[in-house]
Amino acid sequence: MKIAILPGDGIGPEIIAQARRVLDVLAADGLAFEAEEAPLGGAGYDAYGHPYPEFTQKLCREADAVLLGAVGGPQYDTLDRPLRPERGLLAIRKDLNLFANLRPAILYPELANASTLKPEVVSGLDIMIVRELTGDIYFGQPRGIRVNEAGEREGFNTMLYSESEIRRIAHVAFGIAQKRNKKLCSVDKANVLECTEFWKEIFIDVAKEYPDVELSHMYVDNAAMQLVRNPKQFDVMVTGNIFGDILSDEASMLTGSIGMLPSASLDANNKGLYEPSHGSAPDIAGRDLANPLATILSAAMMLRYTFNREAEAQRIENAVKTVLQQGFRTADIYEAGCQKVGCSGMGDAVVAALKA
Ligand SMILES: NC(=O)c1ccc[n+]([C@@H]2O[C@H](COP(=O)([O-])OP(=O)(O)OC[C@H]3O[C@@H](n4cnc5c(N)ncnc54)[C@H](O)[C@@H]3O)[C@@H](O)[C@H]2O)c1
Ligand SMILES: CC(C)[C@H](C(=O)O)[C@@H](O)C(=O)O
Ligand SMILES: [Mg+2]
Repeated sequence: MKIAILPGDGIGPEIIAQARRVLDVLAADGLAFEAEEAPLGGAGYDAYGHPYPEFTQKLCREADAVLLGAVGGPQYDTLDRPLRPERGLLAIRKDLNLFANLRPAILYPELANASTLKPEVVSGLDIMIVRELTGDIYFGQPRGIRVNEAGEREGFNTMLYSESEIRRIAHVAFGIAQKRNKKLCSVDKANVLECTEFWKEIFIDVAKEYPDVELSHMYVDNAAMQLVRNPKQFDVMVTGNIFGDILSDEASMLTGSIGMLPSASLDANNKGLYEPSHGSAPDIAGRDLANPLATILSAAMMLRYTFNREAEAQRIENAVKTVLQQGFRTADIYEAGCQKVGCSGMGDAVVAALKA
């Protein structure tokens, strides 16, 4: 098992350090893996002048899985667009063909009060958001900022999905729904955008191969509303790149904090990049405040999806459950009566729970 570890920027190195400690405990108990670090994003720009340096690219292409912290920071926001950290992240997703992004929004019962929604609305929540990750308006050409015929500047992007791109993410989503409660909701804006009208058409066609899965369709504006009105109506949601970006951040608050939401980005052979769904949180970076659980849970997803190590994945997830039961909370999920810990303190607690 070869793992490329990309700490990235902001809180990235802090949260990755805790995930590494967790993997080290498993290694001491016999899990054999090789891990090597490389810079991505702003760290890549600082070290090699590029957000996805060749060194990093080579390491990640050779690895079976990639564990990533987060990228980005205000100091990089004025760089030329191709040199910005976010471009490094998009580049690695495209380079490794990681088209299927799984973002599970699960509420741990202990965090029912950490959510800004009423406990009865979110208790028992378990949604899988499947986000297409290498197409859509994120990658469609043409794109840019230009001067139009009237001499005015304008910005433009292209929302685009090919049939094969839609079919392959549809098969992933139906496959996941089959293993869960067999309910798949495809989110689109087919009432306005041809691109997603086409998406819907292809989903209806692929559904014929999965007669046991109940496929429904919802417009994205309604889906955003339904996610806070009655999120438990959803089992698996599938959508394109941009809608999935937005809806998964929204769903993260159902789980108490964006610091709780892990993710897997998979290619067709289950090679994967695993990262928390949140960003580099520059506002709290370097202060031992970040919640490392989304990253630790991403490492669990890595063991499950790429390495087929279900037992070890569950061991990590159970350790996270234990520390929440024990009352350990980082600031983002803190409530009165609990024990406030920092990023490394949360790592200590998870390591202790793993060893117990
Ligand atoms: N996958 C990624 O690497 C990724 C994802 C999103 C944003 N970004 C980048 O991150 C930078 C900041 O973006 P943003 O502020 O919009 O989003 P963000 O997710 O970094 O932060 C949003 C808010 O959530 C908080 N937060 C995020 N993660 C947390 C954690 N683990 N524990 C506690 N609190 C946490 C932050 O402090 C902030 O208040 C930007 O440069 C953006 O492009 C990167
Ligand atoms: C940083 C950015 C490029 C990225 C995205 O939009 O995909 C992030 O928001 C995410 O959700 O992983
Ligand atoms: Mg996002």
